[in-house]
Amino acid sequence: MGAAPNQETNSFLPDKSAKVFVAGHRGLVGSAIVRKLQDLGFTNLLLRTHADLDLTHQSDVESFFSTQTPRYVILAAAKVGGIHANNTYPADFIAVNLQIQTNVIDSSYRHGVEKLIFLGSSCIYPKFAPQPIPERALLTGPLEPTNEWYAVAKIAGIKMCQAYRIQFNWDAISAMPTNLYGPNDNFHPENSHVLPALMRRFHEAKIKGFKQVVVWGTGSPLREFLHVDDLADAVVFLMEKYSGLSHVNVGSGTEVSIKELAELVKEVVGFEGEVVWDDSKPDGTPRKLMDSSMLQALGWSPKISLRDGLVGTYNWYLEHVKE
Ligand SMILES: NC(=O)C1=CN([C@@H]2O[C@H](COP(=O)(O)OP(=O)(O)OC[C@H]3O[C@@H](n4cnc5c(N)ncnc54)[C@H](OP(=O)(O)O)[C@@H]3O)[C@@H](O)[C@H]2O)C=CC1
Ligand SMILES: C[C@H]1O[C@H](OP(=O)(O)OP(=O)(O)OC[C@H]2O[C@@H](n3cnc4c(=O)[nH]c(N)nc43)[C@H](O)[C@@H]2O)[C@@H](O)[C@@H](O)C1=O
Repeated sequence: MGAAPNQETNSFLPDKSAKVFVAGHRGLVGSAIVRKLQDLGFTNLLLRTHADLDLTHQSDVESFFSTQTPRYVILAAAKVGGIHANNTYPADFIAVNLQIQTNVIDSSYRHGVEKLIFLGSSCIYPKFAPQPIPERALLTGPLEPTNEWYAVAKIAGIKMCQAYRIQFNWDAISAMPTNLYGPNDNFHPENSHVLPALMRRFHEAKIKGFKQVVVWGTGSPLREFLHVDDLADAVVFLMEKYSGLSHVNVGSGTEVSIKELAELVKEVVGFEGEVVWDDSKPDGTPRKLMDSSMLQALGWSPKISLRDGLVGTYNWYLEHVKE
């Protein structure tokens, strides 16, 4: 589709004093990107909390861009949640995400941002997409109902980046990460994603001496997990190397069943009781392994195995999450 995937951009990495706005810098993804940029020596990161700048408020976003004039934008602010949150708050998931991304993308373009990366999600693809899912599977079939509202907003974000590239020749790209985990994840008991939810549930069961832990669904769905530090590395890589029209999948290439994940988290946490399945809860999409060969062909690959990533995340949880 459109521009060649290996088209080189103006270099992002050389100017470490460039103003980079990382939207959503306190979240799972935004905080990992900030760590990565700081490790690389970036000295001029623009960071605003949700309380400082509500990105759903167009006039505030406009005023921020006109006064701060960032050169680069990494858009990692969004309304995010797991299967239950997506299913329970469809209006929030579509409206907040459309507002944030529309405001940030449009203001970025009009205030001279040189390059923007928008983060979507693997849920943009049809529920029964071919596996592994290539970028071209977008808009080829019906979405998974538990997260179609969020997915529609994310698809609109991809299309907005493409439209601005086509009409204005503006360098907006999109990355589609698979299911992520790591430090600063959301460990809410109901609204989080499966991995932090299970880490917390197994941990609490271990501390409280429970005999059983309940896990949602049948355990049969397959998911692909990527450590957020790998994702942050991929985002910086794409900022440096990629300026194409197509969105780019970012996955680890390996998938596990939710049953296998539960056993692995149980082992890492050290819970010795039984796992009980609550099949009144939705399974969601049966499988969503992404085809990340486009990114690999550009020269990027992940480094952190699921087991190592889980151990590191559990250590982080023990140090940072208060009971
Ligand atoms: N987590 C995952 O498994 C995956 C995430 N992604 C994508 O990565 C991106 C980041 O997700 P993730 O880091 O997990 O999400 P988090 O919920 O951890 O972080 C989102 C961030 O956005 C901020 N934010 C939300 N609403 C607003 C607002 N109205 N104004 C300003 N800031 C706001 C939040 O601040 P506050 O908390 O104060 O509201 C928070 O810092 C999203 O685009 C998501 O779709 C893609 C695939 C998988
Ligand atoms: C990243 C991605 O995240 C969401 O999609 P999802 O992949 O279905 O994410 P999930 O992590 O919430 O669930 C994965 C699987 O795990 C099972 N499961 C078991 N026990 C718990 C549990 O305790 N919590 C949760 N959340 N799930 C559980 C659950 O039933 C499901 O089968 C989308 O909202 C979508 O918007 C999106 O982009």
